[in-house]
Amino acid sequence: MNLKLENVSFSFMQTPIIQDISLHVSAGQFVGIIGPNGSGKSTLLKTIYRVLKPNSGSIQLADQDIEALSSRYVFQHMAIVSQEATEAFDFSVQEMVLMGRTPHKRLFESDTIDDYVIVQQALARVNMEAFAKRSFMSLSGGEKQRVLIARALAQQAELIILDEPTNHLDIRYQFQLLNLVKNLDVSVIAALHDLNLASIYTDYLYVMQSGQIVRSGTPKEVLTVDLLREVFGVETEIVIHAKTGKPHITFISDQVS
Ligand SMILES: Nc1ncnc2c1ncn2[C@@H]1O[C@H](COP(=O)(O)OP(=O)(O)OP(=O)(O)O)[C@@H](O)[C@H]1O
Repeated sequence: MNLKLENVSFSFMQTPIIQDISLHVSAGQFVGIIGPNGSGKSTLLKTIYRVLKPNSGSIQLADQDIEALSSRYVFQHMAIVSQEATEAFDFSVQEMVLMGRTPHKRLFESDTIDDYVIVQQALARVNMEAFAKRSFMSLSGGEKQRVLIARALAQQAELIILDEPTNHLDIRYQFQLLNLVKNLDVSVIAALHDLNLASIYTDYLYVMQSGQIVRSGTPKEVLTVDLLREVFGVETEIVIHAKTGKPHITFISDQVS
């Protein structure tokens, strides 16, 4: 499912937070958003999943203006994985994942056996089956993140929005999660902090700085020593990895002698 943003800007109390953002995610593509803290990545994603309304510009989902679409339609097609968006009420893990089925149901329609099977399969794919009856609030950060992925899987959406999805995950689950999402053959837009993971998993990258997109391209085109110095203020050595064929970044700390 394709997603297209044209000249999207959002300001908070006259202060521009993101400005003139244009980007495109085509069907099946994994697009990454990278940039320093506070550069506007989450704000950009929130305009896409309609928590924030842009002041100007347009957002199209499957070639239709997203503002004109019903929430039900949007969430049948778009799933969000963001720890910020977790509910304030305490639900069981199973209930959290069942929420992924809501956009596919009519008002007051009860859960079917099929829904429970889909939920169980989604929990199994993130190794969280044994936690089905546990309270979501009692889980560790990484376990919560995996449940949120299971919810997105149960939603069976064609576009998945990931806001720092590997936050809280140990290295094994970082790879597991990104492999899982990559192999779903859906469109993905993800804000990522780990630049080596972004390099391995994304097809295309947008780099944000101070609320604007300052560079875009394939990981090979974007992840250069000069760009990482300019945007992140870090020194690096970058080689094309023999096995992955992708840029591999080594960070050089000037604090280490
Ligand atoms: N409601 C708000 N009121 C005021 N400023 C805000 C608000 N929401 C976001 N901002 C500011 O907008 C800027 C962009 O924030 P955002 O969370 O989008 O950045 P980010 O790139 O996702 O950062 P991080 O990598 O730290 O998660 C920040 O300077 C933030 O303080």
